[in-house]
Amino acid sequence: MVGMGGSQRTFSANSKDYKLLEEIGHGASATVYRAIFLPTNEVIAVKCLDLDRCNSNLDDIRREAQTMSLIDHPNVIKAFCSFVVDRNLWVIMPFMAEGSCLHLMKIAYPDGFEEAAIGSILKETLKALEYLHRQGHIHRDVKAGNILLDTNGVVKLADFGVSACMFDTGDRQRARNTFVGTPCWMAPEVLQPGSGYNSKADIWSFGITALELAHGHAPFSKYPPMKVLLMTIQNAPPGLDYDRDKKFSKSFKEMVAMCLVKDQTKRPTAEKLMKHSFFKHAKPPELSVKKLFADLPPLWNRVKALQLKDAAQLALKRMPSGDQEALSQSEYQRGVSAWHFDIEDLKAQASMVRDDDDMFETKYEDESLKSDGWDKALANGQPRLVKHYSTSEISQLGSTTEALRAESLNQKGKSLESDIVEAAYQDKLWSNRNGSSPESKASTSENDTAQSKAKSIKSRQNHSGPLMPGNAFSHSSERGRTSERFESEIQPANEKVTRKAPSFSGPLMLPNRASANSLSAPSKSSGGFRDSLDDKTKANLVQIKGRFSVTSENLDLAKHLSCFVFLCTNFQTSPLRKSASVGDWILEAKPMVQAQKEISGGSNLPVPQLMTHLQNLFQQNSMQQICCHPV
Ligand SMILES: Nc1ncnc2c1ncn2[C@@H]1O[C@H](COP(=O)(O)OP(=O)(O)OP(=O)(O)O)[C@@H](O)[C@H]1O
Repeated sequence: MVGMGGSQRTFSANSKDYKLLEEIGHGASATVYRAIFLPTNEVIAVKCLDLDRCNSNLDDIRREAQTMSLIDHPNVIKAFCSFVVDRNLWVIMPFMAEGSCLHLMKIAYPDGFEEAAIGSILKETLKALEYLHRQGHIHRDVKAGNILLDTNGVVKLADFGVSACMFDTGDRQRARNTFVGTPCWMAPEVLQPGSGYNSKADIWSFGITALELAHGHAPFSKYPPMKVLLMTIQNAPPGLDYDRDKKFSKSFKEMVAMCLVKDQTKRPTAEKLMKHSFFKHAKPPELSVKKLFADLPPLWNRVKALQLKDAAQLALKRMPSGDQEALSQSEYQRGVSAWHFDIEDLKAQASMVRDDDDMFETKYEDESLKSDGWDKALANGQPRLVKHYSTSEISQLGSTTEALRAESLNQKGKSLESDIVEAAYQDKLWSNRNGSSPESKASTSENDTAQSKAKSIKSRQNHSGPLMPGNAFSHSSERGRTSERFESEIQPANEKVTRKAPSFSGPLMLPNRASANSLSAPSKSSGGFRDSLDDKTKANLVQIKGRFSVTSENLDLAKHLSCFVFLCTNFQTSPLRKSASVGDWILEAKPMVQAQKEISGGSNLPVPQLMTHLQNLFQQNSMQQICCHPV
């Protein structure tokens, strides 16, 4: 038996001592189980990280385990111990019975929590950050999915240490030139080559998390990762809107605005932020957080319900086209009104422009079917980002953009271009919709993609042992059984269960030395995304990481980036008239020099450098395809 980090509890590093029960979570490279530590009958959580899909070697992991052992704070999840079981790292940690805030929102609060609960959750999270920063650590992945809750309302920040070590070299200094994170939550400076970042990057992510808790999703979460990166660099920082977010206090809005300042030097430290009035008035979590899950079924049943819901949605996407057509008609109306289109205006425009339905597969999809569009592209063996639009939407854009987009869509393997053109295309659509911003529309999205069942863990164990200071790798045993998984009757999900906007919240690795290796890693499933890949795409599949995948067809695409980033930016910055055709776009397109200046937007980075960096980013990570949101 071994303990860790001064904990009173002791746990063994022998997998035979653990009985894995239900799956309670699924991340980019890990599956988390509720489990029992058999010698004491204690319920714990076991995070099983797939080492084949991580970039660190065992030395790095061991070093990181050492760091983790020194962490001791009531608001930071601590690993009791960790050890290798075959090609998996098992991390033994406390079971947080209510799961993550993300889970909770997905199952019962799709539009976010009320302010009192948010205040408590954020305050506890900020305590964790204050502690970590004081210790010289940067968390680097602050988000609702990493804020865990237990039945008493206790809030803990998870994923420190293990995730960091798994995705970088374990060397903190070097790690500062790399970043693991999730696009929507990543600070602008993290995306800038050579600018360096520090703990203030966590403060930005903290601000994004505040918005996530307030709305049920992070800003920009409906967009593909590449677009999120560009938006983070170019756009004004997101925030709570004084009109749309009337229900929230001025103090909350101010606090968020303080975090989401692009200039990292102007962001407060965690310590300073804690003094903000918003946190002074925050209620104890046992009062405001505990009641959030009062009427909900047990965590594992919620997870199962979400998985079933996602599977059902996947089945819906595969229904006969006639049925889909009928559905589309009604959803069309819904989608349009939800997005505040002027439908008559669009129809009028559509009637004046050649209908290119065939060319563009312009079947309208509502929010819930958009993911179908993405999947369909993959199912056709075309690993790229594709979305279908209504006839009106297509027509509205005019022939030149259509041609550009069509070329992009029809050139097999040109996924990067498709992404960028798609980004530009979406921007154009957004811009044409009553002038409202993409971000404000993001909140109307209700989309969910399929969630896969947990992948099984290999039972072969030829390389196992504890990863703790002073412990030798010695244990080799069969993995705990999962016989009790899903045994319990699945209770109907809470009535409030609704679909939620997709969140492209998989980790994104910016250049690090190991990421190139990951391209040759064996293909692994980590989400329902794989279900939507046909054989052809699977054959090209190099790697799936969370919601992102890499296929061999993507690998030589970065060279095309510059011109499409230019196009994208040019589209984004071109003035639009309400009924603009693409002819207008072209006429109004800005000269390249001007557009290039604009490309760097809020960033002070010279355009060529930004281009190069983004190219590197894509070369390192290859194309990141949209996949499923983890349950
Ligand atoms: N100790 C725990 N107790 C209860 N649930 C947990 C625990 N640890 C993780 N989970 C659940 O499992 C999910 C996945 O955990 P993991 O740490 O791999 O996720 P993640 O950080 O979202 O993944 P990634 O950032 O790699 O996509 C969490 O979002 C949470 O819902």
